[in-house]
Amino acid sequence: MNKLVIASRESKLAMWQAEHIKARLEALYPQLAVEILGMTTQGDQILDKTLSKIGGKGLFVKELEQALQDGRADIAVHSIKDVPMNLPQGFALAAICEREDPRDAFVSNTYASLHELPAGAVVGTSSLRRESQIRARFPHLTIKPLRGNVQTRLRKLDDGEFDAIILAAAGLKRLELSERIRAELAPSESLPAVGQGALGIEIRADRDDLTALLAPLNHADTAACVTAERSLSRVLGGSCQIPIGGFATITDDVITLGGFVAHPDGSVMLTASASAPRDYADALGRAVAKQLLEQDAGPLIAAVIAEQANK
Ligand SMILES: NCc1[nH]cc(CCC(=O)O)c1CC(=O)O
Repeated sequence: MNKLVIASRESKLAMWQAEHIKARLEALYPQLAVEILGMTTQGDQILDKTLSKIGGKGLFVKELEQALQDGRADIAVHSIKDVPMNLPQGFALAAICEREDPRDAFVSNTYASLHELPAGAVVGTSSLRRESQIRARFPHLTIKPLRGNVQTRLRKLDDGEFDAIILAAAGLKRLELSERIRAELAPSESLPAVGQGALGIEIRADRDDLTALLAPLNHADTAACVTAERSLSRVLGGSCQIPIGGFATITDDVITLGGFVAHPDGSVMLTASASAPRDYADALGRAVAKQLLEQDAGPLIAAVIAEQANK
C-alpha cells in the first residue's frame, strides 16, 4: 500500500484530529502518502435542533462511512464520543488512540467557576449529560441550548448569549484554545461522556490489509477504558437522547469504571462503579450497567426518551 485516504469532518477540530493521525502514519511509514478527504455531515448542517432531537451521534459518522464503503477513503478518524455504540454491519474500529484530557471545561469571560455563577446565570450546553449534572448541583442556574462546532460555541459566548459554556477540554486543547478554560471539572463534578477525549479509527470490516498498519496507533490503556465505557453505554442504549456518563481509569492493569444515568432536570441521579482486571473491560461495563438497571435505570431512560419526544 502506498497511498491512504483519511475521511474527516471539516470542522477545525476534526481536521486537527485527521492531520494528527496523518502525521503519525507518515512518521511510522515514510513511504506512505496520506491524504485527507474533508466532508460535511448532517450533524454539522442541522444546527438549530439539539442532537437528541435530530437523531444523535450517527449523524456525524454516516457520510464518512459512506466514503469508506465507496472506496473514496480507507479510514475515518472520529472523536470516539461521536461514534454510536453499535457500528453498522460491515464496519469496525481498528484503533483507539491515546486519550487527551477527558474532562469537561468551564469557559466564561466573567466567572472563574460554576460556583461563582449567580442565580439565574445562563449556562450554554446542549448535552443532556452536562445539563443534568449542573442542574443537580446548581439548581439556581439556567441552562440554554448551544450547538455548533467549538469556534461557533465560543463566538456565541463572546457575543453575550451566555454567562458561561461547558466544552470538552480535549477539543480546546487540541485547537490551542487552552487559555479559554477557566476551570476543569473533575470527573466527580461532571462525569465525562463515554469516550470523551479519545480518537477512534474506523475502517470497513473487510479491510484486513489495514489492521496491522493501524495497530501501532492503538493505545492499550485508552482502548481498555473506552471499551468498558462503551460497553456500559451499549447495555443502557446510550445516545445523545439520554443523560448518561461513563468514565474509566486504569492503574496497575485494573480498570475502574464509574457511570451514571439521570433525569435532565437533575432530580434523579443514579450512579454506580466497579473495578475489574483489564482483560474484562467489556464485562466491567456490563456489570456497572447492571448495577444501574437494578436501581431502575430502565424505566428512567424510557421516561426521559418519551419526554424528549414530546418536547
Ligand atoms: N459533541 C461534539 C464533540 N465531539 C468531540 C468533542 C470534543 C473532543 C473529544 O471528546 O474528543 C466535541 C466537542 C465538545 O463536546 O465540546
